[in-house]
Amino acid sequence: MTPAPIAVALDAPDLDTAARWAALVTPYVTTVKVGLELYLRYGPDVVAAVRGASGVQVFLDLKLHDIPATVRGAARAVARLRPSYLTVHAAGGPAMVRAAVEAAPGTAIAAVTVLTSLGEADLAAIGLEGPAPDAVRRLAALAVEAGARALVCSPQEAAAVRAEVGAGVTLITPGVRPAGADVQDQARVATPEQALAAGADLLVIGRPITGAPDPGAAAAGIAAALRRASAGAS
Ligand SMILES: O=C(O)c1cc(=O)[nH]c(=O)n1[C@@H]1O[C@H](COP(=O)(O)O)[C@@H](O)[C@H]1O
Repeated sequence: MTPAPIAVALDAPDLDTAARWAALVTPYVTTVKVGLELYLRYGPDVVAAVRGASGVQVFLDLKLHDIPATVRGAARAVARLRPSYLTVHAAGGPAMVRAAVEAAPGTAIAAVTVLTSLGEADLAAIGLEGPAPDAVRRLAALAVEAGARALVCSPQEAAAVRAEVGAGVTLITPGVRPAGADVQDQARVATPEQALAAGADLLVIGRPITGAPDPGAAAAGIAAALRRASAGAS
């Protein structure tokens, strides 16, 4: 069966757990995501550990955000690990996004627009006035103009972002929760089926899978639901 377009967020406190989750979910998903906790604890070794022998795509989520020269150096430092995706914050500005793009030519730079944990009140508090989709669309356009090949936004903005940037850009959506699941610290959420229907190319899903008693079965269940949704839509 073709693996589903899901990146499982391996937000584990230790390498053994992350590698175990990766092995359990890789039959069902295209991608696993290594984030700050694992990378800061274990460094580059974690990428090989979760990649294993399966050849699953690795998404390195370091959310780089600094001056262009510093981001260029950081992106160059991890480019040799050949991640499929590397995140930077679009709010770092066009020169910073471009520096990452130039430093890691074999990797799709994924620009994070507005974190899915932020609701409207948080956006106002940090000075991003206006509805979330406006800020997301503006940051998306800036990042694509600077060479980003992928964008991270919530499923709630995916359709608006697609309309803004067109078909050639990979839309990645965290903030995905199966119907009835606890939203935890996420604010702008939708179900996997809604994310797909809104035009997302890759769904980032962590705790609804890794927090399940059997992460492999949870990944298989969401993958099957997505297959049914695509079959129903075509
Ligand atoms: O860049 C990301 O992956 C990301 C961006 C964003 O706006 N929101 C967001 O939740 N993420 C990541 O997506 C994952 C979501 O995990 P769960 O909330 O457990 O499904 C976490 O690893 C976050 O770091």
